[in-house]
Amino acid sequence: MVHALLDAGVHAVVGTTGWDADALARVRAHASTRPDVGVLIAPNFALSAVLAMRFASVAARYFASAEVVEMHHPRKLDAPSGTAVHTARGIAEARAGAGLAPMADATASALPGARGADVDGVPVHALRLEGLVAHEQIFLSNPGELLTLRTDSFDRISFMPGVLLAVREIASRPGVHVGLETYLDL
Ligand SMILES: NC(=O)C1=CN([C@@H]2O[C@H](COP(=O)(O)OP(=O)(O)OC[C@H]3O[C@@H](n4cnc5c(N)ncnc54)[C@H](O)[C@@H]3O)[C@@H](O)[C@H]2O)C=CC1
Ligand SMILES: O=C(O)C1=N[C@H](C(=O)O)C[C@H](O)C1
Repeated sequence: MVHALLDAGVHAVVGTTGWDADALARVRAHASTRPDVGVLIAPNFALSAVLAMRFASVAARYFASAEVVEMHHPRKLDAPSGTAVHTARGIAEARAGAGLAPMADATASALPGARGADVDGVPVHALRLEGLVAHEQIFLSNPGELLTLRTDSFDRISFMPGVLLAVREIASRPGVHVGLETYLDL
């Protein structure tokens, strides 16, 4: 779909999650044929989530351990959430940039899934609970201290300001951008 929109010269604001690195690379390659067209792939349009991800990537370099827990409604098809994957990648990038060693974890035996999914070395855990909408907690710790960042979308109305920002701005932002934070002056 994004390839067809690019071919037609139509800017695309994408909120669907589940993008793997290959699919993203294919869109980037295809977009190079239409440098005048904008594509924004945003795993979360809620300001609280975008800021939580940003805060986590700023904080990550100062902490020995980091794990992400996302919590969603049980009708969600993909796990972990796109937001959690993007959060974990941001943390992993910050850790790599700071030259941090892999996180300590002495687990020697575990039931499958007990330590979550490994996203670039950051464990990500997915909960599916009736009554929830979209929620995430990011845990960052050192010996003797813990920073917890939490974002809650209690209603899907939380996504609308970000969607509106994206559709209003996209025509002036050619190229492929991942994450609404690329549109904010953070
Ligand atoms: N960027 C953001 O802020 C938000 C992103 N989403 C994402 O939007 C997508 C659709 O979610 P909903 O609106 O709850 O779906 P929905 O239950 O309203 O489904 C809409 C259609 O999309 C299909 N679909 C749902 N998840 C999909 C996936 N991962 N890959 C391919 N097809 C999928 C469904 O089968 C259905 O035909 C999901 O990827 C979800 O994570 C949802 C809410 C906010
Ligand atoms: O499926 C959802 O509901 C949501 N999906 C997105 C994701 O996978 O991160 C964004 C938000 O969490 C709601």
